[in-house]
Amino acid sequence: MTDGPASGTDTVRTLGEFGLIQQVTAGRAQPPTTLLGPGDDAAVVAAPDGRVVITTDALVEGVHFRLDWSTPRHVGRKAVAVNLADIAAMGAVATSVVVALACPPDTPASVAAELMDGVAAEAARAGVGVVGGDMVRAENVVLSVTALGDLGGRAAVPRSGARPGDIVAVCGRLGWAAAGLAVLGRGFRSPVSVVNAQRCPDPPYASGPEAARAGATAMIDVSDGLLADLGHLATASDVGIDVRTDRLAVAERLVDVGTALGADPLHWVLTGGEDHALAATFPSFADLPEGWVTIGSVVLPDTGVTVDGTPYRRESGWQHWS
Ligand SMILES: Nc1ncnc2c1ncn2[C@@H]1O[C@H](COP(=O)(O)OP(=O)(O)OP(=O)(O)O)[C@@H](O)[C@H]1O
Ligand SMILES: Cc1ncc(C[n+]2csc(CCOP(=O)(O)O)c2C)c(N)n1
Ligand SMILES: [Mg+2]
Ligand SMILES: [Mg+2]
Ligand SMILES: [Mg+2]
Repeated sequence: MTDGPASGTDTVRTLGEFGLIQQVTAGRAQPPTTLLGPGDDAAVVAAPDGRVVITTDALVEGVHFRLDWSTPRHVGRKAVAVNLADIAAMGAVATSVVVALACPPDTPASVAAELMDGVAAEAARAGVGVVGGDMVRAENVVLSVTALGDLGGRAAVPRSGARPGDIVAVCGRLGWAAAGLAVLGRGFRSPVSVVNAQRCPDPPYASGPEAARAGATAMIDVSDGLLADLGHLATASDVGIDVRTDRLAVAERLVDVGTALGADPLHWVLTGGEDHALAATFPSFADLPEGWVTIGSVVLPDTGVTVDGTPYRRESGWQHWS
């Protein structure tokens, strides 16, 4: 083990745990909320609002990403983005993350560094500090992120606040990551727009707090699929939701990819996860902030989630272990 600078042939084993930590933490900027950053037993962060929003999601090689489909930088960015989307879905602004990286001993040190560069890049894009982490050996690459956020004096927007008569709206893309997954799964690498959407989402972080300020009654990010995640919201709120397909714009690019692969692009829009759009309910159409599009309505609980008034006949989204 050495603690010196990494060379092109270094693996995480030859560079060593502390050499790697030194490499990925050196010179990283921190926002003002970071009172004590990486290097001690734990970090210390300010909680300006007096409350802390906290969430965690892990990405596992072979389950959430493949390193022959995505660059390590994409994977690092995605690990942060999926967590920042959960903070946004509460109506909060993310402030800091901690990141655990697990990888096999023969992982090139450059791959580990690129994974953590992606983490740092997505965090920096959102003004979020990487305030600590962990490095451990494992059979596969795993990135486990915990994110903290700040509500800025507002109430959190829970999944449970939707009421019959509310409208349902979304902000952000739907179906793109699923189209990318279908493309990659068939061995193709283009069109790059959908492939890149699968490699790393672009969640509308600022739209979560904007929705909260506009009076959103319930909110969730779309990680598993629109119908599946609206199902979580409907269950938590004890309501039904009807989605109108004439309100869901299916992008021309998704239509083209669907035609090329013999797949239904509307199914990707309705059930594809991993774009991390935000879905929320609002008391009226007049409340919708910029970027939000009405896609349906909240109804009485007896019907669950329906599409144009009818139960959806296929799987409504991703489930681990099934
Ligand atoms: N091991 C666990 N212990 C305690 N709570 C958990 C555990 N796993 C999940 N939860 C909680 O269950 C709820 C649903 O978790 P889930 O992971 O589905 O949410 P999500 O992160 O929004 O979705 P996704 O993981 O698809 O991004 C969350 O409140 C989460 O904190
Ligand atoms: C290699 C590979 N195979 C399959 C998928 C598809 N996939 C994995 S997890 C998930 C939903 C969100 O997961 P979670 O609930 O853990 O946030 C989806 C749609 C992928 N991205 N990569
Ligand atoms: Mg989760
Ligand atoms: Mg979520
Ligand atoms: Mg999540």
